[in-house]
Amino acid sequence: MGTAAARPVTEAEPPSGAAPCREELRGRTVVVKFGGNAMVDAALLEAFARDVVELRHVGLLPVVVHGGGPQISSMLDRLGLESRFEAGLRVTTPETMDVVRMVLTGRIQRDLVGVVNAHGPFAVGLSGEDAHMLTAVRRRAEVDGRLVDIGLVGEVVAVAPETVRTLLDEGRIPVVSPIARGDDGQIYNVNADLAASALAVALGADRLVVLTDVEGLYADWPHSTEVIERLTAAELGELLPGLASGMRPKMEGCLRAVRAGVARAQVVDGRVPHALMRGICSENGPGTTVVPDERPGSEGPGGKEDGA
Ligand SMILES: Nc1ncnc2c1ncn2[C@@H]1O[C@H](COP(=O)(O)OP(=O)(O)O)[C@@H](O)[C@H]1O
Ligand SMILES: CC(=O)N[C@@H](CCC(=O)OP(=O)(O)O)C(=O)O
Repeated sequence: MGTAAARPVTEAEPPSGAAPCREELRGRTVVVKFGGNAMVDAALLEAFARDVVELRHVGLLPVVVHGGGPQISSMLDRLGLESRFEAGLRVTTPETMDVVRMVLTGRIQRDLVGVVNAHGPFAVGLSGEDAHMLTAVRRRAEVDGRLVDIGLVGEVVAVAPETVRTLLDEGRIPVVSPIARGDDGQIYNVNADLAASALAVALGADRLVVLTDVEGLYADWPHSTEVIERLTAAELGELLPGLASGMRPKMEGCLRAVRAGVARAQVVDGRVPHALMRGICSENGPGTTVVPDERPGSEGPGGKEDGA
């Protein structure tokens, strides 16, 4: 497990320009989770859109899964409704679910589709409800070793990635809202990190990149901002139960992804312009990288991809 001191978030990054991305990633699928906390201003949203389009131009196949937790909370607040979380998951009443759906699919997804499409007819917005893309069952949250009811929160149990794949084949950039449908037609609120992870696995993606509002996974949060640069699935599995709220589903998503065949999962600072492009295309990307465990006879954790 490698660590590094945090970089200042205000540091100006060079624009990625038309920098070539690593040749071995050409034609590979990359699932990018854009967290609500990383959507802090219009300039960053625009930089994100440019990066996603640029990834497509250099031959990768990006799929965006968006969050919007802070935006949902602020709308609930305006409506006089309570926001409550257990183990990083929003306690979701039927009334809350209406607001979640409205904010995620009706506003955030539309905003993202709009900024990407300023560059051409690339983005198509979808909800996990569409064409049975994400099927979920109701889940509970584990709090102090007890399972507690958190309402209409879903655990994704099946993914039908064909619609997303068809859009990718057409040269589009799918933008997916983390909402799922139960077999009985019930609509569930799904944490966006876990939705992105499930979709990455089902698509056989090469990468999962999670953009958030910190430099990566801090080794001793909130006491220090020393970032864990790289860790294996086994190392992450040991840390996971002790992680605090926001990072818990994020790192759980990364762990599930690498355990199910995604070659690398990264947590990157979405407040830094062009962090996405740098995270994917540079040899030593910023933030925290999770790699699969070393297999006997492989060239290191993650096998050949590990050279990345
Ligand atoms: N070990 C940790 N390292 C970094 N951030 C952490 C850690 N534990 C908890 N956090 C919190 O998790 C937050 C990110 O999660 P979250 O707020 O859900 O973001 P997002 O909207 O991007 O999903 C950080 O802003 C930080 O406050
Ligand atoms: C069950 C659950 O917690 N769902 C999340 C969905 C949005 C999300 O995950 O947004 P971020 O990635 O910005 O946190 C919520 O209601 O806030």
